[in-house]
Amino acid sequence: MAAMITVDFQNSFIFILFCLFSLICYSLFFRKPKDSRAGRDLPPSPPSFPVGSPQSNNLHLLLSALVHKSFQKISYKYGPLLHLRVFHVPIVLASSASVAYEIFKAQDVNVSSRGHAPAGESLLFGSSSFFFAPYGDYFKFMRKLIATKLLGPQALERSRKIRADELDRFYRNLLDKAMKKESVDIVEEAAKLNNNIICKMIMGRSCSEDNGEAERVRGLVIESTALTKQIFLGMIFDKPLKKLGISLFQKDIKSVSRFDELLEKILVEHEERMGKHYKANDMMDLLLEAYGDENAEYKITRNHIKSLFVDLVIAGTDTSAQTIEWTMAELINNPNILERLREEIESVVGNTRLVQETDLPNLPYLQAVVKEGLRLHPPGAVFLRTFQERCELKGFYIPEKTLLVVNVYAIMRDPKLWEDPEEFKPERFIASSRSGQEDEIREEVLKYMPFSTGRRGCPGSNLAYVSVGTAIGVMAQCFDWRIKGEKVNMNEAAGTLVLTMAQPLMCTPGPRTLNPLPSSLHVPIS
Ligand code: HEM
Repeated sequence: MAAMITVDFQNSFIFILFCLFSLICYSLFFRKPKDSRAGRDLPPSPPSFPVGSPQSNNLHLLLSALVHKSFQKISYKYGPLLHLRVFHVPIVLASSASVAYEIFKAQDVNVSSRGHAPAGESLLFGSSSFFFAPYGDYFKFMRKLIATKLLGPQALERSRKIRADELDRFYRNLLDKAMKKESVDIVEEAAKLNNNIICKMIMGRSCSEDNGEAERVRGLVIESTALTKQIFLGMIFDKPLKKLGISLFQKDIKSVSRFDELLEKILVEHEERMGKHYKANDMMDLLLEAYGDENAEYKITRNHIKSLFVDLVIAGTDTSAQTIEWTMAELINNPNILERLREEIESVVGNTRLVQETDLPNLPYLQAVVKEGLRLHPPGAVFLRTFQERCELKGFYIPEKTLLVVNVYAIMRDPKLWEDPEEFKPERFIASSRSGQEDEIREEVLKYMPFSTGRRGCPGSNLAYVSVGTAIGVMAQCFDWRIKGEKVNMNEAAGTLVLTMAQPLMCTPGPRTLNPLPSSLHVPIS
């Protein structure tokens, strides 16, 4: 008997718990958010699940393997400005240049926050993160510092030698593989190149392979990048899940908090050097100067410095590496384009030295190849922001705290704006072949935005263009590339936020007979 009562009690207890849990879920996920739209319409919505219910749910779109493609499909079918709802979260999906233009023309400040940092106090995606900083004093201070001192034109000129040395190292490594007839994992080599460049620009020359710091950072970046899909979901569901006591990735974040230990060591080393009449020459020095400046417009903390380091390495490494991989894949699949590129390089640079940054303005076809690679394969296929305040967009009402998803991938393949949008045609970016009127249509200026736009657009675009441009230039100039099979498989990997190839590009370099560039022939790169 006693046993039976216990069982009954347990059952009712479970039942009550179940009811409570359902109630909480209902209020968190299914409660209709308050809005005061006073008769104004939300943008149109595609059919949702459960069909026709007031709590319509487009969750399946977010959970699909290729989110940008699912979004692209529904925008073709239902229009370029859509209102979606995932549980209680309202989302506006923008999929055309003209909608993006309307948003960034009138609402740039309003959409200049990404929403709540999903990872508490962690250096990675936590409250000190620049990437997640709301549009406010800290963001403005740091953004100015980045645009002027860290990644601005003068800073890039000062750090040119770092990139030239790394490009040379990249070339020699490929030459070594070519001599041994070994195959190369392009994205891995490209990621090493970009990781070394960014680490050295931030930490200075002391960050060498000898003490293994760049390697350690690379390992941490790989672990962190694996979390990006969770961040995407975290940005949307973080608050309600936290209320339910569920953390999407707290454990993983802890495991990458080893960044903190490494960065503290590097900070202390820089501080010690600064005492001895040291002149600031890398980003860490400049950030420490701002940290120590009593009169600075904003008082940054050590955590801000460390978080910015993490943001820059994560934002700059894989994006550039994936661009190099996708663009090389397109060149291998389009031998005529590769040939035309080589002709340009040969006529401008010759075959006795490597392509270098200062050649880029004289290599318009190389620039067009990189731009076209980014158009078809933007590493950030979609980007997310939040409407801080309610507003009107194209005559529709947008409630405050609506999440904005801009589908850059769909915009840059829009058949209304791009001829043969699925084809790799760098010529489209050569000025003389354009009608000359396209860019005059203001609503179309945002048809090309691999680096996003507005106040939160990418501050690393100039660095990315030179790093990617010179890497592609050297790979085309110095090697023939052999793959297994006829064509590179251009499928996209599922479940990643940075657009990634489903099968990494593996190919074997062969030194080009016309211009083998033995290292003795190198003209020193200044
Ligand atoms: C091909 C390479 C790259 C691509 C395609 C790319 C793309 C983007 C995009 C689309 C955004 C903005 C997302 C939004 O609007 O919400 C962004 C932001 C950002 N990127 Fe890049 N990026 C690249 C390389 C770099 C590099 C090399 C760095 C620096 C080392 C960098 C640093 C950043 C930072 C710090 C942000 C955040 C800006 C802010 O919140 O104000 N990126 N990037």
